[in-house]
Amino acid sequence: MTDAKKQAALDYHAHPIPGKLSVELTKPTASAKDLALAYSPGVAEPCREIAKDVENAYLYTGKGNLVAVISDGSAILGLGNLGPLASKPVMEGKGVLFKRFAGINSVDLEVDAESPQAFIDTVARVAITWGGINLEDIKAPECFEIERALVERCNIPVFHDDQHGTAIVTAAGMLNALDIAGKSLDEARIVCLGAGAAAIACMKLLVACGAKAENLFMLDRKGVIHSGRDDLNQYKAMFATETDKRTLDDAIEGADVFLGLSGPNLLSAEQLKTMAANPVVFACSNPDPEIHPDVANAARDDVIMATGRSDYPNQVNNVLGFPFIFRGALDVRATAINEEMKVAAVHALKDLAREPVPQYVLDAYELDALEFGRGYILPTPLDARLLDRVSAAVAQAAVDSGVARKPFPSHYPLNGVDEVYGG
Ligand SMILES: NC(=O)C1=CN([C@@H]2O[C@H](COP(=O)(O)OP(=O)(O)OC[C@H]3O[C@@H](n4cnc5c(N)ncnc54)[C@H](OP(=O)(O)O)[C@@H]3O)[C@@H](O)[C@H]2O)C=CC1
Ligand SMILES: CC(=O)C(=O)O
Ligand SMILES: [Mg+2]
Repeated sequence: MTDAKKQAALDYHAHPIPGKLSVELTKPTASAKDLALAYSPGVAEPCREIAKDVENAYLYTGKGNLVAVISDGSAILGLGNLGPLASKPVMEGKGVLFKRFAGINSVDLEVDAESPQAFIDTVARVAITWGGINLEDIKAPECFEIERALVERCNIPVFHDDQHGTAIVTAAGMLNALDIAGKSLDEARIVCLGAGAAAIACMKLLVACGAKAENLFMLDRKGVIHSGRDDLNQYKAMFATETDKRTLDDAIEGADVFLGLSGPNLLSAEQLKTMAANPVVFACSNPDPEIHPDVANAARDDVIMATGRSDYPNQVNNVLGFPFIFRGALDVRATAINEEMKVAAVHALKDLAREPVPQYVLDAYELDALEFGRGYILPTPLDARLLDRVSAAVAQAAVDSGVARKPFPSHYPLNGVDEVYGG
């Protein structure tokens, strides 16, 4: 970013008031009568009802439309471990996206925990107050155990966005990009740079969608993850291949796909030039991708290029997933976000990209035209149809797979966030 853009970003966060979120009132408070309902003595009535039956919390409090966005700051975007407080702008940012795109209220919690167990205990002890938990920017391998333990201890959806949100959006974009390239997932040779939270989940979901394990090469800081290595944790070991390839140079030659979930500027133009025809490059590291789109497009005119950024075409970013996935899960009061719901979200996203783009989206991106193809493999986050399509697909999958505690919502389809409470 230029210095001017960096200053603009700081000004945006600082003015006119610090931060990006505020709490609003939903009930009248103008009179003494109002206060007697909102607070003492009236507030005692819903307390008594909830004490009789915990389900009444959904009726009398904001629990059912409230998601906690929780981090320890150990893997903030691609910036690394900057600690919990430095993660707050990202967590407030996720809250902005929850509210703007899916009408979901959120609280952000930045936890200063000395161990994964301390983090788990802290979150588990307060979890009853929310409708769902979105774990964010927690590094691998700790994130896997943290999510597993919290899923087990909480009876609300617990979802590590960097794993599953990213994987859902990546899989949808990948199916479309490969289709446009005239290739198929089950034949594509895929190189994934990064072997952390996002990378492991993306590769698992790509395999579930049809990618062949023998066609995958995953790399961490030490190079290709192969069966001769004795320094692999159990999550990386799942992707160890029998190969004599050791470096990114070795793996990338002839590959159909580069998926970057690692850090900035790690794929060179020279390496991109050695990939197969019509290469698909998802350089998803934020804020700076593994290869800048200008560099990639200058190196190859046949590249199908995507990044996690909002300011270039083909944004592969979990913003296309988590608001709508939680919307669907909350609206059927799902106890979990399971594989069926994730796959339903993949297909809803993939299919929506093939439909004509509304004029308001073109206006928002200052474009005359946008249609399914190399420069448009996924809907944009500003496409209001995501709210209906993805949430409905997720809610239906929750009902069909038996994790919903309520039927498919009678107030769907949702035409906007003002309809999320029905009526
Ligand atoms: N576009 C999107 O929607 C999303 C993008 N991301 C991006 O993915 C990246 C990783 O995030 P996350 O998985 O949460 O973080 P983790 O800390 O869990 O994982 C980071 C991984 O990147 C690897 N890595 C870092 N630097 C290098 C390098 N120089 N060469 C090779 N591998 C490297 C690490 O290797 P090692 O294991 O050896 O330490 C590790 O496997 C970030 O840049 C983040 O912004 C994440 C989520 C969503
Ligand atoms: C987008 C996101 O969640 C990340 O880069 O970590
Ligand atoms: Mg993240």
